[in-house]
Amino acid sequence: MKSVFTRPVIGITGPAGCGKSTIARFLAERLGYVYIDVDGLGHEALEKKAKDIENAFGNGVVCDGIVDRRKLGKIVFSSVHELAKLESIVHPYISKRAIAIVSKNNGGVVLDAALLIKLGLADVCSHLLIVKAVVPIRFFRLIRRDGFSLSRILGIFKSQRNLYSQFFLPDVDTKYISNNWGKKRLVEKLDRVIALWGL
Ligand SMILES: CC(C)(COP(=O)(O)OP(=O)(O)OC[C@H]1O[C@@H](n2cnc3c(N)ncnc32)[C@H](O)[C@@H]1O)[C@@H](O)C(=O)NCCC(=O)NCCS
Ligand SMILES: Nc1ncnc2c1ncn2[C@@H]1O[C@H](COP(=O)(O)OP(=O)(O)OP(=O)(O)O)[C@@H](O)[C@H]1O
Repeated sequence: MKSVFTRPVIGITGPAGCGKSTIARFLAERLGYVYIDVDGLGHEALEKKAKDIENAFGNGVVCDGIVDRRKLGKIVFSSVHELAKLESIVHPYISKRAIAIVSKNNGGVVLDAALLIKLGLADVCSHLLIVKAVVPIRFFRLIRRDGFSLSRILGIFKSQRNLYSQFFLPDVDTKYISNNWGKKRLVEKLDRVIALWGL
């Protein structure tokens, strides 16, 4: 589907720790676009759907109406079945909210989402940047950023194994970028992508 918005909608996707948020924030600032943190919309969904989550996962993960993300993460990142259960509760909310923000701005946005394709958000993009970085680098970035345990990180990596299976969108101007080096080199690459896109 061709993007229906007047201004560009840039999607940034890739696995955990590859640098999506760093890249999406940079592009939004460089281009004067609105940055949309889809993980953040997921956290918002947990607040809105706390009751459904308590019903589905028991009251051990919800305290005073607040979902304990660490506890819930421990459950869902070690079981595909539990993750699918959580996604069926929160994904409709996340997709709807993201599309509402894109529509309100009539494009001119950068969507930052590991699950961009699974959430159906690639369909509203005019431009897509798929970010890659090797596993050890992603691993150390996540330890440094979040202090996650080894098993938590491996669980997240496992949950993201099929992020782009059978993915092809002919109307979306798609580019790939590897982010294995420092930030200076990253910025040079991103400026080249902006020029290639003509933005
Ligand atoms: C499991 C939850 C509670 C863990 O919260 P927590 O704050 O500890 O982690 P955070 O949200 O920062 O995510 C950690 C990493 O896991 C990735 N991740 C989050 N959800 C998923 C998922 N469903 N599948 C694969 N990876 C995921 C994130 O992109 C990030 O790299 C939370 O991630 C969640 O509610 N996920 C389901 C909603 C979702 O699919 N969000 C992703 C939108 S792109
Ligand atoms: N080129 C780079 N050089 C050095 N550090 C980097 C580089 N790119 C990203 N980082 C750092 O790595 C960490 C992870 O980056 P970022 O949060 O952008 O990844 P992400 O793909 O959005 O991760 P997640 O999906 O888990 O949210 C951050 O602390 C960020 O500052």
